[in-house]
Amino acid sequence: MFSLSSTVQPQVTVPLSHLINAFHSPKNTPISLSASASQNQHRDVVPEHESPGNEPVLNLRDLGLSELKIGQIDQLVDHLLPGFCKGKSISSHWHTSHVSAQSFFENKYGYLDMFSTLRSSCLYRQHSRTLKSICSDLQYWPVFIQSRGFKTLKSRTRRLQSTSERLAETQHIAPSFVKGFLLRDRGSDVESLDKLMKTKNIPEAHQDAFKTGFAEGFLKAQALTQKTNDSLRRTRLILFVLLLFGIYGLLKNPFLSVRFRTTTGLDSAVDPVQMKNVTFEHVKGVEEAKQELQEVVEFLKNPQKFTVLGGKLPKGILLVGPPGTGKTLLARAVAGEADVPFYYASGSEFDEMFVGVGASRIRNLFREAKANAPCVIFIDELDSVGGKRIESPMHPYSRQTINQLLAEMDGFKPNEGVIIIGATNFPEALDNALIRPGRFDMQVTVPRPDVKGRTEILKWYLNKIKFDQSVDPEIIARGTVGFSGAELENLVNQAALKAAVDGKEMVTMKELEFSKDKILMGPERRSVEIDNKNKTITAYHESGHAIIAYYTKDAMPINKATIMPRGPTLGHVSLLPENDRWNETRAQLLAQMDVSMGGRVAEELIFGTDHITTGASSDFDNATKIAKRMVTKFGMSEKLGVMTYSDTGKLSPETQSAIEQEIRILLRDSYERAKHILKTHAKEHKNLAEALLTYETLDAKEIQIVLEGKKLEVR
Ligand SMILES: Nc1ncnc2c1ncn2[C@@H]1O[C@H](COP(=O)(O)OP(=O)(O)OP(=O)(O)O)[C@@H](O)[C@H]1O
Ligand SMILES: [Zn+2]
Repeated sequence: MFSLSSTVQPQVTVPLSHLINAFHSPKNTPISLSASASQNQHRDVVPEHESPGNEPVLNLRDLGLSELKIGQIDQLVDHLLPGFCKGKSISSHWHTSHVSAQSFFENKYGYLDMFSTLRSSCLYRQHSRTLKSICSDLQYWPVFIQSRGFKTLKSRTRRLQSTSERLAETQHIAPSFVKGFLLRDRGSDVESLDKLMKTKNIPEAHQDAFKTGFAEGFLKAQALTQKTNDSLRRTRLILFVLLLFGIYGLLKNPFLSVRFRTTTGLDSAVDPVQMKNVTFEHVKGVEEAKQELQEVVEFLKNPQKFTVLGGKLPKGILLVGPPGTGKTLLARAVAGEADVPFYYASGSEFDEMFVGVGASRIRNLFREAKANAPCVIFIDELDSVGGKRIESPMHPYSRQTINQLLAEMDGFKPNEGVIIIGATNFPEALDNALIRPGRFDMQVTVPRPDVKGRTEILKWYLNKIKFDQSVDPEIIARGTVGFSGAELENLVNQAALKAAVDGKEMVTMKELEFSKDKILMGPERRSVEIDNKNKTITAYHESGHAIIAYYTKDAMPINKATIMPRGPTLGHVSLLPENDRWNETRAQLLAQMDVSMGGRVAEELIFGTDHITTGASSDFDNATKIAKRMVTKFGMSEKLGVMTYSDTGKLSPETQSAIEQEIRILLRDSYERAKHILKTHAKEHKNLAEALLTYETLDAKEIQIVLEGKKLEVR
């Protein structure tokens, strides 16, 4: 509340709001004091449009302030708001300003908007909260909200409209819920307070106190809200900091930074594993590889011995061989023999979708290994990380990981006690920089085991199960040419499962044969109901293969023929070389092609060309592959000579057609040879087909009996 004493008027006490109101009423509308102004009645400031005449309206004249000169207004403001910035002249609204003022209001009326005055006054700084809340309240008062309008030559002058006037405009057109929505701010509070006082019949004398109490309550509520906002802000800040720490922790988490499988198969950070329980004793059938790695074991056991002599051991050893031949096992055995930590990493695990993860994992791996030297680092599937570097804009970062690997390998001295063993099935896919001297410069081949190696591996795994004395590992080994160590382990395991399913005490040859067939020809599909017609076609088709194999000199011996659906096929003839074939002759390759043609030729001869079936598609694929390798890789074409053609797609059209021509000739000749054999042995062909229809599966001995015209014993 402010008391104003002036020469023209007795002392008048006016609420600040009225005073501010008076300063601000844009049209400086006349404000008439009610008779009892000195009773200091509270006047509700209601929007003018809603108070025709019966509401007190104040203006400077009634406050006896209209005669005030500019200087006196200054004094008044000084008095009201000590510390209000000096030197700021409040010009009269007639003062034409050529320089735009700070605010739209001042521009328009030539004097400061009271709120900015209040805000810039020391009073505001001392009681900023109270004044801020009064200002923020007042700002909601209809009279102080200015709408921005611009006068243009053409358009009608858009009068400044307070919200209340705009409200009046919308009142007639807007439905009541919109009005209620628009009134949701101060105005409705004031009305409800008035109503409250009327309904509660609060006596005049106490109304002020009531209002003060209300205002205090409101301010307290505001303070509380402020406090809540502050604590909310603090909580959000704390959460944000925690989130940052969480993200940082995750990135630092070893699970994300370096994750390699240990022998227990659990994902973990780069935890070395002691391989005490794996030695060269556990690796069978690869004696040469074991010998080559023996010296590495010596080095790891006693690196000094090598440094004294000055010799340099290879930093990197590359194990090359088909899948399942024991490369990983060998690496573990090296670490186990030397009793040093073993770090397992799979090349495919290095790279993730995030750029740079692969390189950082390699850095972590080598850092850990160097800290635990002497040790073995094993990188499986090396080709997936050390593959030929492709320069392509699509993969600008594909080289990062391999470059990091190269850098790490160059980063430590040969006799530092860290041996890196890499394994790959595709050595030709490796980047040359990886296999140059000083990196993976020692290559150890781990081939498929020969019949002797297979026998050893079979014995090793048979000793882990109960088997019948009648089991002869040698026979099984002979019948599993080309099997890898992993396949042989699987064969013994499948036989043990079969014996368990059949409720047997131990594994016999029958179970071993069964699991061998399963691996060779696919699992039996007994449930498949084949109608007789299809069975007959299959019987003659498979007999065709068997007859060609039987009567072609360089063909592989037959192992088994069956018309039991297995895997994706309705029937199958499995052949097994009498021993391991390290090289194949032209005659052997041609014989394989002829055997493949036997199925289709049999269908054509027996059922006619209109009834040949699709069943021969995989046979033709096989024959075509052999013919293509003969022409493009093995130099077995008279016309094209010994030149090899690795990527036929990049050849000239003439060369390509010449290659196709040669392949076509080989296949045609093979077809004719097969036809000739089946025509010659039509009787045997028929007997064998009927035997298959009767017995479903015949082994090599039984096939021989049938083709010799003898009677099979009833099973
Ligand atoms: N020569 C072997 N002697 C004994 N067991 C073997 C031999 N080769 C393979 N195995 C068995 O097969 C399993 C798989 O072999 P391993 O993983 O070492 O082969 P790999 O060559 O590393 O295969 P890949 O190239 O697919 O990684 C071994 O755990 C082991 O049980
Ligand atoms: Zn076939």
